[in-house]
Amino acid sequence: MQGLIDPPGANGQLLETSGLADADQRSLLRLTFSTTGFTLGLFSLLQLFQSHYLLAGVELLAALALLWAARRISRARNVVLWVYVYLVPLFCFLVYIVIMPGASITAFVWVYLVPILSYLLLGRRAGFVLAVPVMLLVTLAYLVRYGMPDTPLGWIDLGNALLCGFLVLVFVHLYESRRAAAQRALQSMAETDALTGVANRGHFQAYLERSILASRRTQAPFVLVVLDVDLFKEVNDRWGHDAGDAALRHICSCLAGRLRATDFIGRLGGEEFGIVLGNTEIEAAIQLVEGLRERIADSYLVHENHHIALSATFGLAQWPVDGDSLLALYRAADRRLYRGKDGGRNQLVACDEQ
Ligand SMILES: Nc1nc2c(ncn2[C@@H]2O[C@H](COP(=O)(O)OP(=O)(O)OP(=O)(O)O)[C@@H](O)[C@H]2O)c(=O)[nH]1
Repeated sequence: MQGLIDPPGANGQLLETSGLADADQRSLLRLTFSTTGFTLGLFSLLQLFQSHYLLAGVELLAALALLWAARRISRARNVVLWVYVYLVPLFCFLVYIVIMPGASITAFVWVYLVPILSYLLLGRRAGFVLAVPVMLLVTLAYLVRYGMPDTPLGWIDLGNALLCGFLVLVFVHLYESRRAAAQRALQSMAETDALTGVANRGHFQAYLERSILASRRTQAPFVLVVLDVDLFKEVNDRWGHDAGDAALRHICSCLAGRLRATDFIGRLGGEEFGIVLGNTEIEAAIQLVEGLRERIADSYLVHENHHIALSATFGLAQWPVDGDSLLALYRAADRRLYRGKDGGRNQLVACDEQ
């Protein structure tokens, strides 16, 4: 057996995946706010030269607010709310600059930012829901402002503006769909043990950390189970490495077939697995794990016409009785697992020797 209680630092990058995504989102927003802030600042100067003092003042205020927001976003609580507070006034402003008196006919090109920003900051579904009505609204505003074209060239101008907007929307939608699917696939690969398909060590530790935090809030007990396949080296030595691999998959299917939706399995390394039994008292956990032990011991692995007998030893630790931290729980479960091994294997141990 290898050590079960290595600190989780080696898998730090996997410990809080949502935390990483959150940091990415904040840094993206910081960039977006500061870029828009500087651009609006420049526009406010242009308006000043055109003697549009009111507009220049509004743009300058908005630019300052955006630069302030760029500094604050890393500490903001509700990031999604900040996104809407940024996008909705910005899009209203884009509608306004299309219809305002004296507006340039080319102001319509700003509309192409609508799908790009919506999808970038909100993702595919919410981005679509926001971008499409805004683009339709700007188109309507444009038609009200300039009327229907009455020359062939006018129709070409309108066609250019509308078709280009439509294509930007379609391409952004396709890009974001593929990017999101690729991110999901990458995340799943980073979190899954390739051989058995259960969570890998980093993902399991992250789950355990989250379970501890949740239980500290709700006081719902849970049980950590650490199991180690017995005499696994003999399986490899006698039947070959392929049989060993098949045995690990077989153990996982025995576990998965019996566990509940609220339980979580991970491979800790080699022939060792961890299970978090959510919302469970130790008595119920003992019953469940005894069932798992019997299931593994009673079912043979059939590999290349050989019937290979397997068994596993289990160590259990309950939050918060046996420890409040990941390390304390691992230590308790690990200690008991070793006692089970010393005591003859194929058994579960749920408490320390008195
Ligand atoms: N086939 C296969 N073998 C593995 C894998 N990972 C680790 N092993 C083997 O698992 C074996 C573990 O052996 P030991 O740590 O001595 O433990 P054991 O034979 O199960 O003995 P006890 O734990 O005391 O019951 C080693 O021979 C490793 O090479 C794997 O992914 N596939």
